[in-house]
Amino acid sequence: MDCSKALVAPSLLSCDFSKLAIESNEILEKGADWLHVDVMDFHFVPNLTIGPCVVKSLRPHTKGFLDCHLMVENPEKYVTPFADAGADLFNFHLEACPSEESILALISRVRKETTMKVGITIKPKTPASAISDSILSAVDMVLVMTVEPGFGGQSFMRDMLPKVAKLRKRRPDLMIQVDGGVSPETAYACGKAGANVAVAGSAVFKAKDRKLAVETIKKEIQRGLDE
Ligand SMILES: O=C(CO)[C@@H](O)[C@H](O)COP(=O)(O)O
Ligand SMILES: [Fe+2]
Repeated sequence: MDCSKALVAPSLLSCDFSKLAIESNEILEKGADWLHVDVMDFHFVPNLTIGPCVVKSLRPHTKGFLDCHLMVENPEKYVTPFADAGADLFNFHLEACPSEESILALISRVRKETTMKVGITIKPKTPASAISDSILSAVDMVLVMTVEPGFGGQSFMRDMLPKVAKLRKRRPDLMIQVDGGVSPETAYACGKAGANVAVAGSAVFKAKDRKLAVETIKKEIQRGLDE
């Protein structure tokens, strides 16, 4: 995974679920790199969305990289269901785990039992320092939330960017994703801080010109990365 290259992962949470496969492939044709799947269990966050059965039914209809963001309690219970469903990235929240040991054990298990990439996510109130060096060297990606998880369409929290910069300094070779309120206006600052993967839901799916929205977000992230 090349972290010097900007990627855009549209969040399917903002698409029309009745046309999930069509919307997914259309957005890939318009330049999206990954498909971001927001999994919420009504316990870790106050919302209920997509589960593994939806990922399983989408899988045969798209070649897109399914970036699964698990906002769930007990993420260890989801490893086999998501692997069997054909997820490409298993990204879980640090706050959903009781200890550093349990996080390292879960990462090892995903690697041993599945072919999925693995990521760790932190909520706005969690400092970058909560991700230990051992965790940081074990994952393929870190996601720094730029809104409180639970819903699309919220305002970008610019004060999360110093966390991105700290993580980028600690691991220059790591994929760093930002998620929440990312748009053509906020993407440059994300790239400048060191994030190379931008999740964008409403800024892409609610745009009049989705292709332009994807292209602009990608261009702005890349401009920030290259400076
Ligand atoms: O994980 C989440 C929300 O919890 C996100 O992936 C959002 O769905 C992004 O939506 P926008 O903020 O870009 O509209
Ligand atoms: Fe997300």
